[in-house]
Amino acid sequence: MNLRLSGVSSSGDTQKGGSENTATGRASDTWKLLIVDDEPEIHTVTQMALARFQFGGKRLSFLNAYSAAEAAAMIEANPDIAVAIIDVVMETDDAGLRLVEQIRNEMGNGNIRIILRTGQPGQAPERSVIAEYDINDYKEKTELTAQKLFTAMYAALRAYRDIRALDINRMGLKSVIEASAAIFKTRALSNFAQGVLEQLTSLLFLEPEAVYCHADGLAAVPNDAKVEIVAATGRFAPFVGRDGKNVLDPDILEAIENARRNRSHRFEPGKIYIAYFRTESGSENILCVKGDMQEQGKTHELLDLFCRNVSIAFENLHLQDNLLTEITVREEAEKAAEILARLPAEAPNPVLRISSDGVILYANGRSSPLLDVWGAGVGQKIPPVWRHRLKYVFKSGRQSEIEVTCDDRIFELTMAPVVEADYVNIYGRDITESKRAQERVEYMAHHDALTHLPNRFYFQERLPRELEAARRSGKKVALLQIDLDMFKEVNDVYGHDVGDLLLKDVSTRLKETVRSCDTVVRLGGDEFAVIAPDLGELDSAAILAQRIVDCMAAHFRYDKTVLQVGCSIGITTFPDDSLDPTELQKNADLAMYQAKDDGRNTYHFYDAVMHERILERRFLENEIRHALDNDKLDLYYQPKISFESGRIVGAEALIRWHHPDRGMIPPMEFIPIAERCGLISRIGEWVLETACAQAQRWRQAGLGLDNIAVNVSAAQFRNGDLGDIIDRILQSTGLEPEILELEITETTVMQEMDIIVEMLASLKKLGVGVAIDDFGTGYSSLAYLRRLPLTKIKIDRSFVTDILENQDASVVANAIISLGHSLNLKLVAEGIEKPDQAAFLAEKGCQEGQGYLFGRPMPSEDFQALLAAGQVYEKN
Ligand SMILES: Nc1nc2c(ncn2[C@@H]2O[C@@H]3COP(=O)(O)O[C@H]4[C@@H](O)[C@H](n5cnc6c(=O)[nH]c(N)nc65)O[C@@H]4COP(=O)(O)O[C@H]3[C@H]2O)c(=O)[nH]1
Repeated sequence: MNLRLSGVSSSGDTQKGGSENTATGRASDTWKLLIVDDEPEIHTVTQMALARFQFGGKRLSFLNAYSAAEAAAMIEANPDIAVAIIDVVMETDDAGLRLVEQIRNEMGNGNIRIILRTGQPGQAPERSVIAEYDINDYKEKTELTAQKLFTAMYAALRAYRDIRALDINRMGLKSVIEASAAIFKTRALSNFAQGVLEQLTSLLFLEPEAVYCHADGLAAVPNDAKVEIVAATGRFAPFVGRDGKNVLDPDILEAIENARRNRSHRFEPGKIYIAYFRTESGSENILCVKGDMQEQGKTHELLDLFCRNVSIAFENLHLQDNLLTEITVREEAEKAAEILARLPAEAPNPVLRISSDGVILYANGRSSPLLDVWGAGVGQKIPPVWRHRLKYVFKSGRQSEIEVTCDDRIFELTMAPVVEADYVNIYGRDITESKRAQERVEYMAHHDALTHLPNRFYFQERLPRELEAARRSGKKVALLQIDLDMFKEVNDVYGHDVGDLLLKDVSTRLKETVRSCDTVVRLGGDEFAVIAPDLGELDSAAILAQRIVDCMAAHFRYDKTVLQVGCSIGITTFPDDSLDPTELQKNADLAMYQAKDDGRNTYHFYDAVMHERILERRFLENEIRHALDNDKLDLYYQPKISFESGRIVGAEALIRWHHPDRGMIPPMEFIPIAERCGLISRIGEWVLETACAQAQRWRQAGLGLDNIAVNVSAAQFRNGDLGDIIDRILQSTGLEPEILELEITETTVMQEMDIIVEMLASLKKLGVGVAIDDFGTGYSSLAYLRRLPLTKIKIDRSFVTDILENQDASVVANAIISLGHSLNLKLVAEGIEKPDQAAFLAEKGCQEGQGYLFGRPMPSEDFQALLAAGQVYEKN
């Protein structure tokens, strides 16, 4: 017979090898039997013999494999095969035995029961092999009678069932052990119940698919309450924790609902068993097991017991959980209350409670400074002024802050009224450090770091306040702006350290000199200001200013250094000069400027005329600067003639400024302004350079100019670099030094005697000539002339003009000429307009003359023409 089965069923239907034949239901309804044999007839015979076989209410389902390899794959795919009947001789003589070895050792399947079959007795395995590989039975093919197969199958399946039961028990016990570790946790109870369920179903030979559910029977609509799956086995296991209504089979759900409705166990014959238990608290507990339990009264009892016990355990656990939670919450609350109660006592700051009528109800340890201030303790009343303040806070119902100084500490108190409890809580904060830091920052922002006097920022805040106060009181305020006269020089000569000391001492003197109500500020550099409020008459401001001038005039001594600085003060008054603080500051500045013009070391009141003049001067300063920058200045030349020859022997260079709008601006008007604003050095350098270059050009042109005179201001001497400048110019122009003559006024010499003596000496070394201009106007002792390295004296125009009409003038002119002769200095007379004047001077021994008579100052081209003409002035 060459029939090969392709499958098997419990009723004998066959299925293709490698898969299971389940014609009547799922695998769990049958015992799986694997037939392994290379002879297809054996498969057919075996299946026919066992077609009606049943064990434990279940029939067989057949799987067919025709080689050892095929069988191995099938066992791998179906771990729940209960029995395998294996032919020993297949691909090889011992293929069956190798398969057994593979099943047990490689696959680790110890559950499957094995019945070996062989064609001949000689192929039987040895006893040791039967024992080692746990082979259930060994039959020769001739023994394959239905009777013998039945017996072998019964024995094999019983063994398989026991082994499986043990297996499941093992798993159940494992769950029990795991669960016991955490039995007091709801999830652990679920595990525990699951373990018990698995054991129960296994021990009672029920299907391993059971569900234990829990529902809240007291829910508003009990039937709508969740039916929570607490424990489940088999295919329901993944549903633990979920609502059974959503995941269970409809037939199971229906059975559960029936049980709940009737509040009793339900038994659906042959199908489902429901154990129902309702606890006293109303929770419903349902155990649902599938399987045929018609005959098993004991089983029902066990399941009921399980349901009841787990329900009670479950409920107890919940109660315990609740209790534990309650206890924990209470303990936590008590702990928190205790901590809270200690909080104010342990707080690092004052905490107090005061009743609305001012009695101290509570005060922590840190409150003692406050209690000291109040002179009261707990149970006593705070002072009336504080009671009043507290009452106000209480009435407002709003939190309020107040600062209190207790000894040397500053507290910020937050007063928080609790109106319903009739008291006010006070929370203090020691803000001493932050307050001091804040004060320090404020102080630094408003004070000068060197002198510690208030600074300009402070001044700008303070002045408007003083003015406002004066406006209300109807008094005057004087604003004095003070500028040190020689501060720059002190700094330059003695260095900044001495400069700093001087500023500090000036500050001290100022503070000592003013009234206590006056404010002294340092505006910056060597500028100070005094705000003097409450002034009666302007005299008071003048008196104050004079006191300051006097105190500054006194010497400052630093070791061996003695300094005399002096100051210039500008004064303006509110409300006379202005009501506006900014304008007053400008006024004081202008007045101070004027005081400096007045010769320094004095004070000057602001007035409107002065204001105009200063504005004009500032305008001109800008214009001069512009003219210089844009090459708009010009040099004119006025001839000097020799009385001896009547020829032009020299020229005086005189600056000219043609202003585009104002026309010609005389040097006497703009030179002093240029001197004040510091532009004179640049102008002087330009004049020197232009004049020397021009003179050299004329000389190189053979025009015979022996002398070019240039006016030099005191400021140019003061700068100290005049010698270098002249040297450079002579070098660059190539003019011989002897040709250049510097003219210095007598007044300049008198002002800067020491500097000029020194400077002239070095200039003389260069070979440059020096003439003293406007001689005779200074009324100074003629003796100083001896000290000066002069080359020429210029007789001032005022004497020349009157020389014929005024006896005094001719006497002075005569005296100057004799002095010049005795000092061996050349003499030149300026301002000669008339021939008689020239004749007189020439006759008295004056060598040279200059004046309109010989030529006015003129542009270079005109002068050049004059020179070229070689004009000779005839003597009378
Ligand atoms: N009435 C009359 N006046 C005569 C006669 N002869 C000359 N003058 C004028 O007398 C002034 C002579 O110059 P100074 O005494 O040096 O006096 C000069 C000098 O001190 C100063 N100055 C002129 N140019 C410069 C310069 O480049 N640098 C400096 N530092 N000062 C200058 O300006 C002053 C005035 O200069 P200027 O207006 O050019 O006036 C010149 C000139 O025009 C005359 O016969 N009659």
